Amino acid sequence: MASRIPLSWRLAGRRATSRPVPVSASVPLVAGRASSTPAPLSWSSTARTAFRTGKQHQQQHRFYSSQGGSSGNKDKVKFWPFIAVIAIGSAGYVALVNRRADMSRTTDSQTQGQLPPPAKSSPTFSPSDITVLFVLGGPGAGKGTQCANLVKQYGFTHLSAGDLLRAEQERPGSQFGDLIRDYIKNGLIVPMEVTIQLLENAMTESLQKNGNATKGRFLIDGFPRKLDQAHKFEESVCPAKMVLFFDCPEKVMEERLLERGKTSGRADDNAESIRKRFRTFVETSMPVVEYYEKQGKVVKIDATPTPDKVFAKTQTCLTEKLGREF
Ligand SMILES: Nc1ncnc2c1ncn2[C@@H]1O[C@H](COP(=O)(O)OP(=O)(O)OP(=O)(O)O)[C@@H](O)[C@H]1O
Ligand SMILES: O=c1ccn([C@@H]2O[C@H](COP(=O)(O)O)[C@@H](O)[C@H]2O)c(=O)[nH]1
Repeated sequence: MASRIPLSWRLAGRRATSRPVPVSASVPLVAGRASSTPAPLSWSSTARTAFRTGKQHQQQHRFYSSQGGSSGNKDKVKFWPFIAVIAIGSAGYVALVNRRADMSRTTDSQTQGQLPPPAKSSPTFSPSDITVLFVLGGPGAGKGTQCANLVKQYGFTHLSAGDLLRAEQERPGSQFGDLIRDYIKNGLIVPMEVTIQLLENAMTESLQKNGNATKGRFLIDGFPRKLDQAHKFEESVCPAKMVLFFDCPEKVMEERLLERGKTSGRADDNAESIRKRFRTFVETSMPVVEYYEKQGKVVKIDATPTPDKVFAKTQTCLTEKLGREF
């Protein structure tokens, strides 16, 4: 718990630059990767540097190209002052451009409430150290139910993206609480930086609890729900080994969710939110399943039978895909 970096520090680029941050505390425990993994806090500063360098490069190109063909003057006495004027002029111009770039970044973040994108170039965890299985399916397909069975039977660590978001929503002092509440109620996908950071924090915490020697085996439930999340998670946290996809007709899922809504207390287990969630699932999340299907990573399971039957089928499929030792 102590080494978990508060979400607000790690995600908010502007705040992050002005707060003392225990960078070392955010380094995950996975052997062989810890020292080289940049703390997510540095994402914003790295992004900023890259942004600056890119701009600078662009502007310098523009400047030089506009000088083409102007070196016909053969008078050596006037040559050095000419170079000096160009040098001073370009330095001033570049400084001005950089300052504007910084200003526009700040203004965008403030006015649009956007989070700076993570700019890590390698994943925090290696698939040779940990195993990640994504668990997908429509709302109410039974992902959580089957994950609970898999935990009991095989000792996976179960991380539900939805549960993590709901916990963050309720966390006193969270700067994302209202945003998450709003997105969940409307069945929309919370900006990926928030969800990915919550997942990475939870994975780090779980590995710390279990000790370095334990291989982490994670069921990531209800994530990724959008292609950009899939790409970013695999690029910055860990590539997934496979995807369990629980397939279920909307009619069945709707009945289950309305039934669950009688006692769940969830703000999105009602007819209107359910309709919106189905729409998001079809339009935004199914492309993720198709993306992994093309990679041969998906195991599709009919989720309409009883939970026991679905679990039996899940076990058979997992064994076929991963062998007896998964
Ligand atoms: N195979 C099944 N047959 C009948 N009911 C089921 C089955 N699997 C799960 N349920 C019930 O349906 C409801 C939804 O299940 P569950 O919470 O596991 O779905 P989920 O896919 O995780 O949903 P969400 O995406 O909304 O979190 C629960 O009340 C659960 O008890
Ligand atoms: O990656 C994710 C996962 C979930 N959400 C939001 O949470 C709700 C509820 O998710 P469940 O998996 O059904 O518990 C979902 O409808 C999304 O609004 C998300 O944004 N990103």
